[in-house]
Amino acid sequence: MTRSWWGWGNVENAVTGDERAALTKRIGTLMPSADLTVHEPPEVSDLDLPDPRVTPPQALADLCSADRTDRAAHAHGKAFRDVVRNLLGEVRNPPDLVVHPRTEADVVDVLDWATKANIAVIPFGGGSSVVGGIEPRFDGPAVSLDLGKLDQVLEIDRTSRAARIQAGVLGPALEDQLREHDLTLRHFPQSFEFSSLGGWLATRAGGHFATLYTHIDDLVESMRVVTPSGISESRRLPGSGAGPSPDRMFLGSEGTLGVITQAWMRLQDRPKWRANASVHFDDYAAAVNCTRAIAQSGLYPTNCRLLDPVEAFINAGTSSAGGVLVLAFESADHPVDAWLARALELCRDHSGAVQEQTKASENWRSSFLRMPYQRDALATQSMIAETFETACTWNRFDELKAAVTAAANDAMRTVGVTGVVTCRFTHVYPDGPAPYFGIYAAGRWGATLSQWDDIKVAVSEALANAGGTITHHHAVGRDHRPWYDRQRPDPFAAALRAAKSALDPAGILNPGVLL
Ligand SMILES: Cc1cc2nc3c(=O)[nH]c(=O)nc-3n(C[C@H](O)[C@H](O)[C@H](O)COP(=O)(O)OP(=O)(O)OC[C@H]3O[C@@H](n4cnc5c(N)ncnc54)[C@H](O)[C@@H]3O)c2cc1C
Repeated sequence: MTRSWWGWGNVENAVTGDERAALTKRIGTLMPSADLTVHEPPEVSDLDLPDPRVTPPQALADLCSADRTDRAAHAHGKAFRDVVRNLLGEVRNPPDLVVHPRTEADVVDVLDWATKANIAVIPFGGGSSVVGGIEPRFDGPAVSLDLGKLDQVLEIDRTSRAARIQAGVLGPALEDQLREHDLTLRHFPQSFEFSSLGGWLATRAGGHFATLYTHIDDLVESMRVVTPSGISESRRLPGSGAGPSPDRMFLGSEGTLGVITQAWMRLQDRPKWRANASVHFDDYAAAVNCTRAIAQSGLYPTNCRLLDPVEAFINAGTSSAGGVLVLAFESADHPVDAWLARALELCRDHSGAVQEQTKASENWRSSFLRMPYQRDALATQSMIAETFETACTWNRFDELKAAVTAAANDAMRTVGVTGVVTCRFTHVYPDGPAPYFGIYAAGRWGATLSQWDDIKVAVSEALANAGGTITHHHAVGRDHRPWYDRQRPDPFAAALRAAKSALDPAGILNPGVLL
């Protein structure tokens, strides 16, 4: 398999042939005026990349690559705006070098060199950031520190059900190593295949399960982090009340405070029992109330994904006036039919129609995995296809959804595109949902980047004003800074700045992110 330098995943898995034709037909039906001409990506040899401005010391030369494809592939993350810039050949500020450390000692040496030479270092796991988190969006030299060679499960503690794992391992290689022990981390973000443990920890990633243990925050027992001021390693503990948590400081630090090299992670037994169903609603408000009732019931489904009617139509191929709730339960220990039965009782109480023979759940799963590839195919056809996400308390949700949808529709009108807004819940908590919005609009080739940027500003303002967070699990990066800066309390911002100057006095680590 060959990793795509410009888009999601492997070149061999890109959308082509019948799948491309079917996608084009579906979009053409929804948006008859769309110009869906395919624009092929440029070759790396066609890109006008600036020459590297730095030369590594002899001792690190072996780890460093100035290869054009390597630099281009580390220049942007994998958001729609990254993919579009790549398609347009706009790779203006790639890292000067890509550094591939083989050991933690290499990481220490790279940080020492970069601190002395005043070179920015951007930690890079899988490069799946969708918030400009790995992009050298500043003047001055930068290296991308690709941790991909640190990819081993080093130790398993079967008794405590935990493992010491190197941070650069990508999802599939991690699960392969744990499967031999009949264990799993059970953390499955949509980007699972091409994102790393270190990236998950650094961005506080959310897995695709809807409740309980799905956030990486809850799965970490201790972390080892190389900072320019020394190595920080927390004690392995199942819980601790000893002051503020060192792990909590590094979780979500997005490469600004240190490089996570390994972590002890809490594991789970592999699930054996599963039950699922989907439920159709005629009325979206009833569907939301039902989802809230389930979230507050103590049943804790593994999947509890409410798709609004547009989302259900576009991504699950199902028509339903009030939306579809995809429900699932699983356990490694006991059958879960009783839990599903009780959840379905709640659905019926809220006028939901349970679909016994439905394919919505399966359709949803397969389209979930193909979505990033399809997003890229649409980007080559002048479509704007991007998502954004938030979380809010239940009492604010109706207003937030209405405000965001209105802002998106207004912004689409202003930038002159026709499109739709979709919404699903990725996670549900007893006190609120995490709504995940999608925008699909017919843009104009060459203009989709600025069109999307305008829409993104409008919806981010709406989210912030409606009391949501600027991100529930996609992180802050560079793109969410204006709203993050408004959202965080000032004394906290001051404390974060102080932590940064203590750990990274030269300010070389991922400048522009978070601070
Ligand atoms: C199609 C698609 C689907 C996605 N689905 C989800 C999802 O379901 N849930 C979710 O939470 N996110 C999702 N994301 C966002 C992204 O995958 C996550 O933010 C992920 O955690 C990033 O991991 P990564 O290894 O790719 O990190 P990178 O993109 O390489 O880096 C992300 C940030 O973490 C820092 N970083 C990376 N490794 C380290 C390290 N070892 N030490 C210190 N800092 C480090 C980087 O400097 C950067 O700031 C998705 C993205 C895409 C493109």
